[in-house]
Amino acid sequence: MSTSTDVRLAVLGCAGVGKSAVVVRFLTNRFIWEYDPTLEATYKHEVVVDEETISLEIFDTAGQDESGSWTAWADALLLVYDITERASLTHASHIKALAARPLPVVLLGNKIDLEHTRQVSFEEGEQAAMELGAGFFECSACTSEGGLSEAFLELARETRRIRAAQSRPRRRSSTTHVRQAFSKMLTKIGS
Ligand SMILES: Nc1nc2c(ncn2[C@@H]2O[C@H](COP(=O)(O)OP(=O)(O)OP(=O)(O)O)[C@@H](O)[C@H]2O)c(=O)[nH]1
Repeated sequence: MSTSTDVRLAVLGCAGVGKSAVVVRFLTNRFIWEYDPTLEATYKHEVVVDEETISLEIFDTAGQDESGSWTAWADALLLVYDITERASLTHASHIKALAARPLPVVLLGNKIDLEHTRQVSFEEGEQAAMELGAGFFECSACTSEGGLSEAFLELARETRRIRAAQSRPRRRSSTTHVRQAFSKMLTKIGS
């Protein structure tokens, strides 16, 4: 198993969509019906992705952060909306626009246990994610159905992939090779 990587993950979305519930379910596999309206909180958690240990730092935001201040901190964004509140999907898309630089993003539709009051279909969520260039999952923090953990793991995996691509040495262009071959030839002729 290779060395650990740190990934900072910000969990965003409007108030009441279940950000804290999603984070707590991921960290402890539990669901608690009532949380204090979130004061911002940060958690650490280790996961193993493709045989590499990744140390996640998870920032559960207060749901009112319109400033985009988390962009300087975060490596990846988990945008949560509530499938029973159409406006929360619009809000999630709006948050993405606040990011000052490109970051891996996953859109997560929560509360699928409330199917009878669903306002946003799976297909609409998927379409919104495509427009955002984001991964997409639905879940219930309450019943643990759906791709809750996968959403976190996908962000860890994608961040690791981007880092690996950035640290890979760039290949020299073929023009550089040709130029070097010519200059070698000229040096030989000249000597
Ligand atoms: N039925 C159902 N209720 C949920 C689910 N997830 C969260 N809730 C409820 O939704 C409410 C809001 O959940 P929170 O986790 O506090 O939401 P939040 O997005 O962190 O809210 P803020 O802290 O105000 O930003 C609570 O009453 C939760 O019990 C879910 O998957 N299903």
